[in-house]
Amino acid sequence: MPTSSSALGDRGAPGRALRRCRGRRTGRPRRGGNVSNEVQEFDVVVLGAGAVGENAADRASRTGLSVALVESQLVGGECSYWACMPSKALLRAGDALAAARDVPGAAAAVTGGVDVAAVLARRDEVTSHWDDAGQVRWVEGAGLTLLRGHARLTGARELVLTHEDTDTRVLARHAVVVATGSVAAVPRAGGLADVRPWTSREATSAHTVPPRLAVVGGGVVGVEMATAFADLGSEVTLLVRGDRLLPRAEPFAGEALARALVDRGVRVALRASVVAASRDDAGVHLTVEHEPRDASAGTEQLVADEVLVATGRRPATEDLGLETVGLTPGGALEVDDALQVQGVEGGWLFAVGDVTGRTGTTHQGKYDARVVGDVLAARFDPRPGGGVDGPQVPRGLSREGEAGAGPWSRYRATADAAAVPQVVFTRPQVAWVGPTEEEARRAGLDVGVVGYDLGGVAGASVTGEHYEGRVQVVVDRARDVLVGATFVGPDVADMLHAATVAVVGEVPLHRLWHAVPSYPTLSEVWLRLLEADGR
Ligand SMILES: Cc1cc2nc3c(=O)[nH]c(=O)nc-3n(C[C@H](O)[C@H](O)[C@H](O)COP(=O)(O)OP(=O)(O)OC[C@H]3O[C@@H](n4cnc5c(N)ncnc54)[C@H](O)[C@@H]3O)c2cc1C
Ligand SMILES: NC(=O)c1ccc[n+]([C@@H]2O[C@H](COP(=O)([O-])OP(=O)(O)OC[C@H]3O[C@@H](n4cnc5c(N)ncnc54)[C@H](O)[C@@H]3O)[C@@H](O)[C@H]2O)c1
Repeated sequence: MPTSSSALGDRGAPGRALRRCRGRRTGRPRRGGNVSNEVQEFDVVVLGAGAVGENAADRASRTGLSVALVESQLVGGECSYWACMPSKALLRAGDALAAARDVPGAAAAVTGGVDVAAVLARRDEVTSHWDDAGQVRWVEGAGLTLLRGHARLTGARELVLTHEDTDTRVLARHAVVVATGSVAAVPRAGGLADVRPWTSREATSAHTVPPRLAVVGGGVVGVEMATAFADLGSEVTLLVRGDRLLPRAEPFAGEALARALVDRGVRVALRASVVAASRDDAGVHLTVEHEPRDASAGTEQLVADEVLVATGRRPATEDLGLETVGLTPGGALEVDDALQVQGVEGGWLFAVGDVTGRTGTTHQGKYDARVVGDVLAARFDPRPGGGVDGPQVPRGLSREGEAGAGPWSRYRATADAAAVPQVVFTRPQVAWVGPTEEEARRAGLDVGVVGYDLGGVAGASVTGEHYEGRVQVVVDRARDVLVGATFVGPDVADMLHAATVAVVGEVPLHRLWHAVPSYPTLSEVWLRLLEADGR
């Protein structure tokens, strides 16, 4: 049975849900009316028990530091309950049906569409019914102290925790790690904020499927949710301000995805902006302006039952007391490669995850969490002499090692600039790592680009009758290494990691030529790419 364990490391998995969660991250939390005399003190205090905070806390505690993890809502954060896990659960049934339909012998067994009630029920299981009891057990099992409540800094290494109308002082002997994540950014312009729009939270936790859904934004949330709700039976209109989907990916990826969505009945309107919005009993009324270049140029009145605003996120720093330590609330917390916040004296403030604006995915945030955890565990190692490896202590961790650490050491998040993987779980899937061709050129690299039709490899013909896909790699000719790769097609999500390994390892292409892909798999495309490059 699926669980929301994506957030956790290898030390446990959360259990099944028992009751519905009432917590919602809306509105400003109240400050407590009562002040407790109690003062709690820990070596390290981590604010936010999302996937990233959990991992940072766990890692930091491994040399024996006392670590508190503070959470105002659900332990497990956005990913487990309103983001990665429920969205993937909503997408999976449509994927499985499409895969079966493309294989003669299996296709005939597919006699209907997606079973909406079963999909929503499975999503509820995956989110543990928005109950964090299992993740709490994991936190306790990891030897961390969980503090429930909303935390605000009140100065260097000190905080106030507000829980059930009571304020408690919390002190950090060595460090505070901010891992408070991000919230959906709803634009003020166009009146969208005033029509009770869905954000990703309402979309991923929906218990009914709107007959007509308008989606604003063609980024990752927009295209995944357009796919999911089209599968569930909504008539979906995707309104995109720019001229392509997934603007951070190679252009061919967004183009292939737009074609596939249109083929499945989604209306994709590019260069379309919402300029006015209202809601009444008939639904949400949107005034959409199409740029003249678009075929449907002019102004359109669109009515939908719900509108999902998927126009990006902003760091959750507004109500954190940042002003008490000389920082400006509301913005991202700028960090260096050791995840130390810039512009704060004393080396005590760190930040990881979405709140830094440096990473926007769980996996990359957890990478930064492992780095910051090791930095803290080594820098503030409480063991006499330090540096002794034990069962819980990451191998080779030492105070001296951390002090002299450089790029690609365990104490520096070097991959954030070199090799960030992203998978978009649409149909086709889109996956990429490293810079696009254009980004690599802008960075001044001597760029070579090689592409190959993924549908042309033997593994594709085994996968399905009508497999379509494409892979494109970006090569740094000066060093003869891969710096980026993009995959589009069914089942490409798990192909990405091979490219990530090649980029991080800076494997020369003449050496990569010796990495033989198995036959007949989709990975045979690696051989074809190298051949296409004249190897
Ligand atoms: C719809 C959607 C789908 C996604 N799908 C994927 C995916 O498939 N794969 C992927 O890698 N990424 C995905 N992401 C991105 C991923 O969800 C985020 O990158 C990830 O959740 C960031 O983790 P975090 O721990 O930094 O923040 P969060 O998960 O937001 O956790 C922060 C925690 O801090 C708590 N908090 C905030 N302020 C305070 C305070 N003052 N005091 C105490 N607690 C506080 C919050 O309640 C929250 O629990 C998706 C995002 C969305 C919106
Ligand atoms: N599979 C995954 O890994 C996954 C899935 C979903 C989300 N995420 C992460 O969650 C984060 C948020 O995703 P997202 O899709 O909300 O953000 P995004 O930044 O990927 O896309 C937002 C889109 O909205 C557009 N936009 C911005 N302001 C607008 C406005 N006023 N009007 C119209 N369009 C506007 C932008 O041009 C952009 O195309 C990202 O970091 C993403 O990587 C990851």
